[in-house]
Amino acid sequence: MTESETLPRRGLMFILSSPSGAGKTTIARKLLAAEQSLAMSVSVTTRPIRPGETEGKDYFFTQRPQFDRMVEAGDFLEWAEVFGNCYGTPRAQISEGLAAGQDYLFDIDWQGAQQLSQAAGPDVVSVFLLPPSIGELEHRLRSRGTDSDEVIRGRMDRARAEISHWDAYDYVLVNENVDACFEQVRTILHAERLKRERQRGLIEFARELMR
Ligand SMILES: Nc1ncnc2c1ncn2[C@@H]1O[C@H](COP(=O)(O)OP(=O)(O)OP(=O)(O)O)[C@@H](O)[C@H]1O
Ligand SMILES: Nc1nc2c(ncn2[C@@H]2O[C@H](COP(=O)(O)O)[C@@H](O)[C@H]2O)c(=O)[nH]1
Repeated sequence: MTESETLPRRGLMFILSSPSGAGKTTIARKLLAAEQSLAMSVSVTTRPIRPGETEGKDYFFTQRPQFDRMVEAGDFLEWAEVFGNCYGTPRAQISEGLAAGQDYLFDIDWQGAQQLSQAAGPDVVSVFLLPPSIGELEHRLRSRGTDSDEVIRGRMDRARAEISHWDAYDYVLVNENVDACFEQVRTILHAERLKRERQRGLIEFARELMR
């Protein structure tokens, strides 16, 4: 529940997806800085840690055998293989928080978005970010300076396949300008928080007013 809300409510799962390099990490960071009541869902991954990343903040880094054991034990709300590595959303941190009214932000791919929507439909709000053009997407990947030519080629090859899932999302935005896109994403979050079905005690509240 945020300061501006009157009735308590169930938390929501706010998914940001995009082809690699379209800007979801950039928008997610701004959103987390602006929204104190939003917590990042920290995924488990088998991908190696990158310079500048922190264990437990960016990801929980693990090896494939341990990841497979977690899959077997049903520890993930969703999981998927992306760019040859495994990524999963730990179930424990999310389920309790949602019931307590905590909102979570997910930076996950279309496979994870699909699984979460199927498993937890009404709690999920999904947003897909598109780049303004394929040329601009490649430019952003190159200017980020984190990947080799080969990795960038792989991300570009995959981008078209990822974009083909645009119509499975609740909202689709073109990230042309960071600030404008951030404001649009924030507006969606604020409106979704106010949805009738998320508010607890609304029926009783309205009945009381009508008495
Ligand atoms: N609207 C924008 N205009 C120009 N540059 C942008 C914009 N949004 C993001 N960028 C830049 O593009 C690069 C890629 O952005 P970012 O890392 O947020 O992408 P991503 O979708 O999270 O990628 P990945 O899936 O690989 O983690 C970064 O250098 C970022 O600063
Ligand atoms: N289905 C899931 N996808 C995830 C998860 N965590 C991250 N991701 C996606 O993986 C790619 C690559 O991420 P990177 O940090 O290695 O560049 C990106 O599309 C993420 O959105 C997850 O738990 N489940």
